[in-house]
Amino acid sequence: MDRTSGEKGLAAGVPPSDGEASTDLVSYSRELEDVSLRAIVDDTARSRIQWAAPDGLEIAGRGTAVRFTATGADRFTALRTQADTTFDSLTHNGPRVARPRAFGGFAFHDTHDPTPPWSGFEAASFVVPRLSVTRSPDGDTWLTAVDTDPDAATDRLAEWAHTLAETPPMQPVGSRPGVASTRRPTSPAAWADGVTAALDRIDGGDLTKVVLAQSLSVRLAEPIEVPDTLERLRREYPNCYRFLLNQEGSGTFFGAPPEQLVSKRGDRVDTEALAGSVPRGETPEADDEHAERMLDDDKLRHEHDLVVDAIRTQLAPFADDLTVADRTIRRLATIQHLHTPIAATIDADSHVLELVEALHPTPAVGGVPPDIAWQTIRRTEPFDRGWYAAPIGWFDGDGDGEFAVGLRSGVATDETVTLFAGNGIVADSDPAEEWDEVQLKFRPVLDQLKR
Ligand SMILES: C=C(O[C@@H]1C=C(C(=O)O)C=C[C@H]1O)C(=O)O
Repeated sequence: MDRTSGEKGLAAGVPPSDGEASTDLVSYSRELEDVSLRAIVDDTARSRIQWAAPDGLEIAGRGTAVRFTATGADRFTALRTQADTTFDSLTHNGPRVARPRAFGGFAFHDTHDPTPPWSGFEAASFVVPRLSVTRSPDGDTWLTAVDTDPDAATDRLAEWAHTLAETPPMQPVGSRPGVASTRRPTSPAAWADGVTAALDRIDGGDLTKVVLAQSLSVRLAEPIEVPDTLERLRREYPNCYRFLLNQEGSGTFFGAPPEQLVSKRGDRVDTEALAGSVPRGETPEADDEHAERMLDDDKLRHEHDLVVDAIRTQLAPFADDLTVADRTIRRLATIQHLHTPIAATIDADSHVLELVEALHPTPAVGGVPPDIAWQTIRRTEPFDRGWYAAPIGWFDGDGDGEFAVGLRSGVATDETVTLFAGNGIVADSDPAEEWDEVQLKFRPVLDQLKR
């Protein structure tokens, strides 16, 4: 079987001009027994996506039925205009859970000009895969094919149903590639200088909070299998998102973010503030001590509340009945955070991309006020954030969707993985403590690279 068959064409995210063949898409789904999603994202795919959310929804896709890209300050609206045109003329034959979705993300900065390791990652880029497997939170598994040619979609469904039935359902976890060497664009001294300059600005009164990040470039001893790495991350971080995004000619951006940016389902909106970090303890008592300290620490509470307040303000023009739950502790394998769930209702006709635009970046990854924080980030960080800390997720033809914040992540290119991690700086932050917390945030991906 030619597994790449039907992955060559690309329907443009714009309406066809007169005289051209129709680019209307059709989608067919078929239910499967439980299968491994791994074969879908093997390296014979020209482009691949993987998405898993803490609620249990899991999707793997390959090939490109249609791609939407946009750049500049109006990238959210431009992208939506393209997607609306495509989804309006798409017919889906199958259950709602297996409907076509567009997967992708945005660069952190809207003026993003992709340079390595971010080559191929535009300021906004989404694909509707030609073939995908969806595992619903209820445990049903569906295969979906999307194409401009109904016969090609039907044939692809039959071919892949057969291939997947013959593939063992266990997901392989592979082995860690090993680290040959590492490189840090930010030295401890440069970090201390950057944090001190930010603290001066905070003292001066024009900045309240800024999240400063570092990158860590890891040259691998062996090639990496990103889908296997994600499978190992599932075991270590079961309550986090997991994603993989790769286009023909680009690296593979992947990670296990703990933070939801926003989800919209009909008129229901969910988001959260996740900011303020302490380590895990060696014993349950030490763990609790760290958590208690975080709950009582004025600086960390202030840092966290700035995020809650900003989300409230940024959602207010769209949402009604906004409810902010009690602040709790979110415990992950290597770190703990202050966490506040936030929910609201919204006009069901609005689009999740409007919410993404309104919320990105929250002060959990940007700062307060946003414009001075962006300027400080640009001046201080000696690397391109690319898609790190930016919205990563999916949306559908109804404007529903879910986005995580692209944290605890890295971009794999050839034999290198470039990792990113940051921490919130407010008055009274200590450069050495902030350095240590950033190192904790490299660990989810870094631990999966080291032998
Ligand atoms: C910026 C990162 O994490 C964010 C910043 C946090 C903080 O400043 O305490 C905590 C969680 C995230 O919202 C990262 O993981 O790189």
